[in-house]
Amino acid sequence: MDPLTRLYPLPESSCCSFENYNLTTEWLLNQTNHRPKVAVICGSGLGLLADVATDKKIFRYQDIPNFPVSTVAGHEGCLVFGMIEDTPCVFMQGHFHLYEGYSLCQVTFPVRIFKLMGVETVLVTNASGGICPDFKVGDIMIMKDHINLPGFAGQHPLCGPNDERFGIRFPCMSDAYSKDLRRLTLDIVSELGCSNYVREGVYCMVSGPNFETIAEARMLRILGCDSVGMSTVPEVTVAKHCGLRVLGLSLITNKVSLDYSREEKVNHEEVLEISKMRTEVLQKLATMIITRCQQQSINTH
Ligand SMILES: O=P(O)(O)O[C@@H]1C[C@H](O)[C@@H](CO)O1
Ligand code: HPA
Repeated sequence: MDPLTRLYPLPESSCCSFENYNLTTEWLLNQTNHRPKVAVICGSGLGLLADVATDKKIFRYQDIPNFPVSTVAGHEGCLVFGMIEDTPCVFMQGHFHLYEGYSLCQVTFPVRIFKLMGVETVLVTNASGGICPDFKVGDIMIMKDHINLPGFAGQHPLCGPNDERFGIRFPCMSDAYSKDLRRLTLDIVSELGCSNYVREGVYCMVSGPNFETIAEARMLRILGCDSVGMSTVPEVTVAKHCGLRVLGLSLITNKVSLDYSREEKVNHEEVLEISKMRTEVLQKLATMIITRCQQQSINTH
């Protein structure tokens, strides 16, 4: 038994051992010749980002040892290996959430698998509600920073024994989102002529599954949040901890109500509808980012 496990006997569902990560990594490496350099985590309704990849090899989450399964509509539950031009990639069609009942170790499990497989860059995507009054439905927000609200209450993926093989005990999080990748994205956005609906902003994670009350939304606005969602922050935290470069794109699928007189009520179907509407542009954006970020990474090594 590894000494950490002996020191800290953990309930089965709350933490994953290095052996679990290794087993899943080895299993995947034995099943495919793909050796991804970029991982794309697709949020609600955004699984179609994988459609543009070529030479695909697809695994259902339920068939991968130790992998959680998706339980939410708009999360297909497939791991897709494939090429974006010359770059080997892996796409998660659907990710995991606290509100599904998963521990944060389970939610972030795939990120460490990607690290062990040799991935260098992670592109995370999600759907979120716009809090910044300037944001419109259909805007794409480049994540500049985040607020880990569940983390404030101890729901943090790095709580528990730290495994130095992944990263240090007290990682810096002030630069979680790569400045180079954000700059690259802004350049591509201006080339594509879509600057009018791309913004930068701060994403706040709440646990969900209910959408915010008006008082909660007002509080988040005072705290400096530009959008609110129910995912991504755990994956980003774990990715940064183990030295991966991170870029986050959040699609604003609805405006969060800050006003008691507002009649519109948000629902998940609307979230999926807006995601579908923006699929094409997000596919184009992701393809260009992936191709060029690999060049950027080759040039800087
Ligand atoms: O992209 P994610 O999974 O963060 O999607 C948001 C949060 C909830 O899962 C769902 C609510 O409609 O959309
Ligand atoms: N709140 C929280 N999560 C979300 C929202 C929202 O308004 N929209 C999409 N995901």
